[in-house]
Parts: sequence; structure tokens; C-alpha cells
Amino acid sequence: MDENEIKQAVAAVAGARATVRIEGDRAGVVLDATGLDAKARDAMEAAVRMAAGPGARVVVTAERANRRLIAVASGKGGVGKSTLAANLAIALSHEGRRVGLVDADIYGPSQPRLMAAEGQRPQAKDKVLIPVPTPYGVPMLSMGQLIEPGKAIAWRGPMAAGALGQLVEADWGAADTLVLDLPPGTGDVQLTMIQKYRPAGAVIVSTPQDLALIDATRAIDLFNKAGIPIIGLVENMAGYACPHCGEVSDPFGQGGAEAAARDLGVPFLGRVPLAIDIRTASDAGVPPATDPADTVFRPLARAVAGWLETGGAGAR
Ligand SMILES: Nc1ncnc2c1ncn2[C@@H]1O[C@H](COP(=O)(O)OP(=O)(O)OP(=O)(O)O)[C@@H](O)[C@H]1O
Repeated sequence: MDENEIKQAVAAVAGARATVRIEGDRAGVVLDATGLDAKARDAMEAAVRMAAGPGARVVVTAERANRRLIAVASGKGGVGKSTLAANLAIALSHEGRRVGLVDADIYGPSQPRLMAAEGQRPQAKDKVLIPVPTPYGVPMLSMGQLIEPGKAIAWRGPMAAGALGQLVEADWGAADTLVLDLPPGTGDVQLTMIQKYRPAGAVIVSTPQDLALIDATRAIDLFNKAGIPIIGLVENMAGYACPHCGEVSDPFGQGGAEAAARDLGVPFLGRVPLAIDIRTASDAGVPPATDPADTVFRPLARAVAGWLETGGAGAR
């Protein structure tokens, strides 16, 4: 093939994305893969190699997407942070954002179960992890996929931060939003993550109890110190609706988180009721936000999407 033939063959599969140069007796192609997801990029790269002939040197480049991180954090464990992160990621994708989910919860990585991706091991290409798909159109990576199932993790701070970095710096393709399920608490691992990856904003989850709210205040303080804006506070497990008689009771008190948000000067994003349906759907790997009739998580996601579009500072 002569130079023109090679150029035509490459243009036929990659259009204006490819620039061809002849280097001695072989072709050199620079392929711009900006905006393609990992699968489309691999397919185009393979097609270009075929078209450019034997021995061709193909270099794939991509502009870094203007991707923004949303940290979902809590001052203590068990308040529903992972549940909120999964549902927020799915509901944000319904808002038209291209969303990826990073499960950085080293103490209890639960996203593979919540997102029906259990048992899937991520592949790596050139030492960069490739997120696994989920049935909900939100690719994800979890610490739970990098360790042996059921094994406890005893990470030291720097080790954990290094491993978590691989998740954030994975090949997220065209994703414009990464929801980051942070480990609970306000220790070194959280601080390192926040400082290194500078989320655009943070959503803080708390239950209505006073003690949980004190911990949430600490989490807010951590983000404030790092100069990361708080998108808002979500009250989880607020008000229990009896599945039999429908009576609503407030086992953990009422209105505490909203009042705390007011006192702290952070927006209050809304409440998620304590509901058996939420737990059973989550355990079954079908997050409630997948239901078009969901009226709990989708409004929260609209608030977060609105924040990103208008007020949210700190784009990466
Ligand atoms: N609003 C809710 N109604 C009923 N159950 C809920 C609700 N939110 C969370 N749960 C249940 O509570 C348990 C803990 O939730 P989740 O794992 O999301 O908390 P977490 O804060 O991420 O915990 P950890 O710190 O252990 O990661 C789960 O079994 C979950 O299904």
C-alpha cells in the first residue's frame, strides 16, 4: 500500500480522528479517542491497526474529560452512605449525566452487591483499571473487587490511599461525573482522598440521632478545612412508615438533620425514610432509584445535578 492508500483506509475507519504519517517503511498513526468509551476506543484502535497495515505504530490519545467528583461521606458507619451513593449515581444518570461509581469504602465495600456486579473482576490495560459495567448503565469500581471475597482488609493509611487512587484514576471513558463512596469517618484516608482528588462537592449523610449528627458535623468540618464545598446534608432513616398500618413513627427523632444543616449553614437536600423496601431492594441488587416511580432519590439527584450545573465550583 502506498501512503495515500493507507491514509484512505485509516480515514475509512477513524475519520478525522486519525492522523497518519509514514515513518520509513511503516505507518505511524495518532488516534484521538476523546469522548469514546473503553469498548469503542478498543474497537477503533483495532480497526486502525488493520487498516494501517503490518507493523503500524498506533498511539491513542484522549483529552481528559472535564470530570467532576461528588464525594458521598458520613461521619460514622452504617448510616446509609453506600445506599445513597448507589442510588444517587443511578438517579444522576437519569438526569442525563454520564456517571461512574467509585466504591472507596475500604472497611465495608458494598457497591458490588448494591449494583448487581458481584463476582466481576475488573481488567486492567497498561496498568489502568477498566471499570466493570452494571445493569444500570453506571460503570463501577470497588475495593471489594480488588480483594478476595470475604477477606478482611487491614490497610495502612498510605497503602489504602494508593489503592483508592487506582480506582479514581481508572479508565472512566466518557464519564463526566464520578460518585465517590468514601469510607465512613474523618481520618487520614478520607483526608488524603479529598486533598488529592479535590471533589467538586460533598454530600453528607446522617441519621437523625444527635450522635450521628455530631459525627456529620465533623465530616462537614473536614471538607470545609480542605476547601471543598458541601452540596448538602441528606437525612437517612428519617421516619418509619409501618408496612402494615402505614403509621409513620420517628424512632430516631424528627427534624434533627434539617435543624443541624441550618445551624451549620449548609443546604438540606432532603430525607430518605427508613423503609423495608429500600433495604430489601438494595440487598437484591436493584436500587430503588432504578424505578421510574421513585420519589425519594430522584429529587435528591436533581438537586445535586442542579448544583453541578449552576453553583458547583471546583471542576477538575
Ligand atoms: N433508608 C433506609 N431504609 C431501610 N434500610 C436502609 C436505609 N438506608 C440504608 N439501609 C440499610 O442499612 C444498612 C446500612 O446501609 P449502608 O451500607 O448504605 O450504610 P453505610 O453508611 O454505607 O455503611 P458502612 O459504613 O458500613 O459502609 C444496609 O443494610 C441498608 O440496606
